[in-house]
Amino acid sequence: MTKGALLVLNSGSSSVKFTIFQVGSKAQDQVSPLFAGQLTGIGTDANLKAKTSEGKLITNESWADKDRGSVPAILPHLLEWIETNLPADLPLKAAGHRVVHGGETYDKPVLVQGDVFKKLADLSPLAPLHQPQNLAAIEALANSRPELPQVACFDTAFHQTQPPLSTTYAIPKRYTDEGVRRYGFHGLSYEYIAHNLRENKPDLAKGRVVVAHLGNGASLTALDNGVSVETSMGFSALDGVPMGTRPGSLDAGILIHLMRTYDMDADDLEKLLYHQCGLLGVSNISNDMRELEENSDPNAQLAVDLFSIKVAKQIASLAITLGGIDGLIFTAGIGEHGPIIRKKICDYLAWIGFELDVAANDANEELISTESSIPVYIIPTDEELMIARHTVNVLSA
Ligand SMILES: Nc1ncnc2c1ncn2[C@@H]1O[C@H](COP(=O)(O)OP(=O)(O)O)[C@@H](O)[C@H]1O
Ligand SMILES: CC(=O)OP(=O)(O)O
Ligand SMILES: [Mg+2]
Repeated sequence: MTKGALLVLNSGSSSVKFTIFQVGSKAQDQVSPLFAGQLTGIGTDANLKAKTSEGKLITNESWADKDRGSVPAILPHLLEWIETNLPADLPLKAAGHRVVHGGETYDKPVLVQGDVFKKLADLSPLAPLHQPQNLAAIEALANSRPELPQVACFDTAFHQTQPPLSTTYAIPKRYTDEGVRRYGFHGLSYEYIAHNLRENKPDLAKGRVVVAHLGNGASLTALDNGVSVETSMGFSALDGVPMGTRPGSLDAGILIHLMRTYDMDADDLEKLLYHQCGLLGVSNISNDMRELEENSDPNAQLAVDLFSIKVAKQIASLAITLGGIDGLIFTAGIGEHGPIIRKKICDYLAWIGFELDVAANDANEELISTESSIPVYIIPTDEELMIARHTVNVLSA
């Protein structure tokens, strides 16, 4: 790749997160962020906020006048805004995207060309909350800038190292053979954490580590010598621990019951499971962890406690896969900024040997455990940096 700017996009249903990187002419380590931002409230009251990599606010403006109700409709405006804000000597050279599902076909990032887009669109039913939005962004960019190379980077790819013991459901083999297996998600985040450990904590990186990616979507992964061996999300991003609006693992009998008793069909179940469960469902108040922590309503507190104990159980379960645990890493929104939740989780795990240093935890420091504890760290994730590096590698190959 020649010197220029690279656009990294992480598109959701009503928001688009973006980062602009400067890329050099050869090595991937020349990738460095210039500015980043997010378009939120698309479809209701769009707003654009952007900051430089040093954290200086560039803009915080209403885009209600540009909002045509969807991500694809607003993206050309975002592209235009980005290009007018790029330094003159850094033309836009490529785009890299977070695409949630790569299925069985894609175990690494890929240039979107030929039948790639169609294959990814075929996976949309497996990730209805994410995949259509991810692909809508690729399509919108292709329409307004057909010459711009675009690379898809997958949440599932990093987990393709897992053994059958971790990926197999106890269902008839013919379904497994047709792809009904555990895939796992948030792989770009885990890959970043694995790299970060290798660079900054090489001894721990070689060990048995559980990473807790606790955001609006939440999952946990067991890393053995930096390799993903098991993860809490499965076939879809519904499995594992409770999330903002998703339930986590659920007795499959409940679905049969809902279909029979409430006459629900697949679309009804999809809506329920992706949008109405989790913290929001239990609390009947909010999907936002901060709001629940501050609310004394018993249902809000139940949601907070349920989340915490399910995460703790998942950590203990992943430690079984690893045959022990040498370190625990918290990352993503709640993991990086939520001392109350981290404390609750580690208290449940005290019997394994976890103890938090209360002051360090409250201050969101990097090392938050006591000297005698199994080490617990906060490492801010950077999925965008991973996407930028992958994109440069794919385009340089
Ligand atoms: N200080 C905080 N305390 C507790 N939770 C927080 C804090 N800051 C952010 N969060 C929570 O992080 C979650 C969003 O995480 P994030 O990783 O940004 O989500 P996304 O999956 O959308 O990328 C929300 O539930 C939010 O309440
Ligand atoms: C896969 C997933 O749950 O992603 P997010 O956390 O962005 O919702
Ligand atoms: Mg996220």
